[in-house]
Amino acid sequence: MKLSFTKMQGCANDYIYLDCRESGVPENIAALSQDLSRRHFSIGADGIICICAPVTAGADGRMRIFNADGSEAQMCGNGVRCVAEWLYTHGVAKETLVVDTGSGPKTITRKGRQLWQVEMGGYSAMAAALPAVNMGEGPLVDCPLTVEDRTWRVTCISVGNPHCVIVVDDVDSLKLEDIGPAFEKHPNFPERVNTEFVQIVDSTHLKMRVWERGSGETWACGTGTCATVAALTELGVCPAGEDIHVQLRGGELIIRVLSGKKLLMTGSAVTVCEGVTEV
Ligand SMILES: N[C@@H](CCC[C@H](N)C(=O)O)C(=O)O
Repeated sequence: MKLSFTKMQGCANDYIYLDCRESGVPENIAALSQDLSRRHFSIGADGIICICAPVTAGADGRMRIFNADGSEAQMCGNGVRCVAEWLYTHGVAKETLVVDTGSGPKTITRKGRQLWQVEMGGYSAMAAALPAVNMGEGPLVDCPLTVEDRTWRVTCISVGNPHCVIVVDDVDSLKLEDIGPAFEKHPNFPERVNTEFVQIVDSTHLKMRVWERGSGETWACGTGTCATVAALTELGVCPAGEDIHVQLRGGELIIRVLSGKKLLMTGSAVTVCEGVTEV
């Protein structure tokens, strides 16, 4: 069977986008994501994002995100900007769009060519929001977490999906493939967790790497970048109400914490190619 797709990336966090507005999400989507995400052997991506018909009145579309291991996540920050760009270039020529996600509708505003700003909604550091267990009710800010034989100081943040943020001296020297899986599958996170390692350059500039639940190291994570800035705001490092510039392996995202602990994210959304593959 032939399958049409669009490959898009936001800060090099790349997904295969499928137009499922009329057809619905393929029944074998988990297997499809595992198969098509394989680098070197297939299209290669961090997963699949299905663009579906909206469920909320007035929304322009809905996204469902499947990681490279086939698991479904609630939300993808880099993906939601790409969905806005895809809708914009496929007939929904509005400067502000609303996209339904697994963590509620998000409003996305076009700020320039291939540049979008997302109202990400609020964050929470409470254990029940992630969920996290064996760590108390929270807020889970600067808590000890023993992973294999080392104890780290972690701040746990939900932005719809779960994140564990760790401040380190030097992100480049970390061997994420060695330490990432043990965080992801730590028993304190029954639904697994995304893990962000962040180096503080100064109070408004950060450098971050991420080990994503279900996809391994990716070159950027939008929700992870939001969670990182939220964590560093809770830790008193980053000021709320100011733009925080976060350097990722694949580019820069700008995050601002607004009043009410709400997050605003600005970043690129780029179409790589459109194609047809045999599945
Ligand atoms: N890369 C994404 C997040 C994708 C989902 C994540 N791996 C999860 O399982 O929660 C982003 O840009 O936010």
